[in-house]
Amino acid sequence: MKIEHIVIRHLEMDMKAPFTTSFGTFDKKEFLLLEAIDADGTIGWGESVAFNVPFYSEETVKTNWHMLEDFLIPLILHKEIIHPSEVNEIFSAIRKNNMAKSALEGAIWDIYSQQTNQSLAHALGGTRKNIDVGISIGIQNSIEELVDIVAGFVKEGYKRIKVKIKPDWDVEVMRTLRKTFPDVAFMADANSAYRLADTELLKQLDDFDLMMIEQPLASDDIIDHAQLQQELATAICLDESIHSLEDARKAVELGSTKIINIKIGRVGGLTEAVKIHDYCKENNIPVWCGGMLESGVGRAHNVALTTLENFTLPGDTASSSRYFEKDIIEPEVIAENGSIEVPETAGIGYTVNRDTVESYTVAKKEYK
Ligand SMILES: O=C(O)CCC(=O)C1=CC=C[C@@H](O)[C@@H]1C(=O)O
Ligand SMILES: [Mg+2]
Repeated sequence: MKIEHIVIRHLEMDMKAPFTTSFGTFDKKEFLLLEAIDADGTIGWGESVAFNVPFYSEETVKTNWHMLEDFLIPLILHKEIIHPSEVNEIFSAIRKNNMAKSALEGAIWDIYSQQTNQSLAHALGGTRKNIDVGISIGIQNSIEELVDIVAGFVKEGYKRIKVKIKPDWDVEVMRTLRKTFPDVAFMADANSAYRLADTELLKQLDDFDLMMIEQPLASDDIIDHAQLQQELATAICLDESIHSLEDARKAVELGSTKIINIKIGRVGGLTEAVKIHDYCKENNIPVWCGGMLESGVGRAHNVALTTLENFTLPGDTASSSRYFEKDIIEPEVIAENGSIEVPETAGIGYTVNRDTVESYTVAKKEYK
């Protein structure tokens, strides 16, 4: 293929309710949507998961636009590409900026799977027809409100409930949830809100039979996490600390993590995500697909990745309606009883609604 035309769009989508983590609150979703067009007219879609603020990672909507326009798009336009796995290699001289890289690589995977007449899931080596999903719940104003929200999602059938925690919103919260819902699969995500000095506090979470605790310590750490894991009965799952296969290997070898949350954007794209999946499979480390409040395009990519064999734990890819009144794809992603049916049509398997995209677009630029 030869990509001859790329469109970057900056979208803003209203969220149904604010989403709060230990690092801040999102009340609208801003992101870059990428459209790549091949010489034969095939169109591929990619989404950058970078937020408008650098709280989860250092990347933002604006830094992504800069990286794409000034460095990444020029490396791709008008070049012959046989297989999307080459894109990683082409980008290798550019350090980090994984979410920007991933958005463009994802669009190229979409084009490739359409041209080879297979679903993106199949192109990635996935086999599942349905994927299990859980849901992620932000920090609330009161434990009572959280209990009500959890009850609603349990009723909807989500396969596990992830609860955001932070200092003073942790042990009592999990104690109440476990008491109220004795049989629900719970996990906690701290988004790096603790330090090794908090080990005694974190050990109290062992009482609540959690599936895992996600990223309790610093976002760039794999050393202290190894020490903490020795003290905890609950499995640690790394999110923010893993940007590549090499990071995954080092964290697993050190004993810093027993489970890995794979986010396509954080690791620089689908090719690297599959490599991490394969390494974890060989080393008996279960993985699951994390979420970044994606619109339908990002969700579609997550669904496809999750069809790989070692995605044995429910991911964060909930229904489109979890955050948005109207998604940009048709049909929307729908989780029924905690399960999403994987589309079998070629490419990402969902159609992008251009009118809806237009209504959320606040800036747009074309590159030829
Ligand atoms: O529903 C989703 O898309 C997942 C939401 C979620 O848990 C997260 C979204 C964005 C940043 C983080 O707070 C985070 C996570 O750390 O996994
Ligand atoms: Mg997380």
